[in-house]
Amino acid sequence: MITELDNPFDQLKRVFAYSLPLRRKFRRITVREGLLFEGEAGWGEAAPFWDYDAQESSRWLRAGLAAATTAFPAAKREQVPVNVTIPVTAPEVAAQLVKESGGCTTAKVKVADPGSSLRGDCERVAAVASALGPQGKVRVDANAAWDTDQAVKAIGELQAAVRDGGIDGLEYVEQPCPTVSELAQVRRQVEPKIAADESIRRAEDPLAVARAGAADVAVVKVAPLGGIERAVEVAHESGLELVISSALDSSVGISAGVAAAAALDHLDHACGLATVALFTQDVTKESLLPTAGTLPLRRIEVDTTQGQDAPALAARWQKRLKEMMRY
Ligand SMILES: O=C(O)CCC(=O)c1ccccc1C(=O)O
Ligand SMILES: [Mg+2]
Repeated sequence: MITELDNPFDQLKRVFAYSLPLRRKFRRITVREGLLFEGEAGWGEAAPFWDYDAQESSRWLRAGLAAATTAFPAAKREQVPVNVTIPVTAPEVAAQLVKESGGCTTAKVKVADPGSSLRGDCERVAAVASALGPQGKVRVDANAAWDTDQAVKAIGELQAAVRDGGIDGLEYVEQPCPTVSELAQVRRQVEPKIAADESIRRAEDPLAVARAGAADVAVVKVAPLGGIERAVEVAHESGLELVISSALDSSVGISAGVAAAAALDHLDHACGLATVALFTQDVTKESLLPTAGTLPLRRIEVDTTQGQDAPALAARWQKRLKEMMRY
């Protein structure tokens, strides 16, 4: 659902707020909301989570404005391989999500959520591995939930679980612990590769993790870094293996992620950009959902005919936009 706001920008044609229900809870969120910008170059999105303050959110605003007003960068590829994202859910449901993923051969399984146990995480990982088959790849994302001892133990058990499911080992473990020094410690003690996400997107210095040798893989997100240009720059400067991932955006935000992934010198792993499947609706008639495990590089046209009156949604985003614009 979308609703039009007052447009405070000379460089934009129209501004909307959107609200999209999730199929199931994801990181404690059940509804995703954000802003959509129509500009000369197309549509852009700014959807900072509600627990982000105005200053941190202002980078998301910059990313959305840039997407609407400037062309996508030159592309090195027209298709981007993506992973299916598996939230905390029963093993049978997880296996079903793999089957319905639009041909994804890589899965990212959320683990260490407040609502999950290590045992449940292992069962889900094994079910996902056997649904993918032996040629598939499984990565897990702990969202910084573990200390180093918990991480080493959990990663050992998850590694065994993926082997129970018929796959050789985990592709990588995303953000097992909060700090760069913990990541470095865990990396020395476990078999799978370590990927950094929060240590890049929420850090004052997004390249500190790379300099510390604390990760093998950089998970790079367009909106939290302030736009495609900066995301591509951070990715290249990291010198790490690269993945572009979504922040649970509508198809508009996803299209900017695909554009960043398409512009990279090297793309080493499937990208976390298949998250439109987690919503029950979208802001466009042509959702960016995978076929044959890939997403195409293209602009998204917002379906403005679905615009409706939603005074509460409009009011809270008009206020938030004003706050973000101060930075
Ligand atoms: O990478 C993916 O597969 C999906 C994106 C994802 O997991 C995510 C979505 C919103 C906020 C945080 C994260 C995350 O990677 O931690
Ligand atoms: Mg992550």
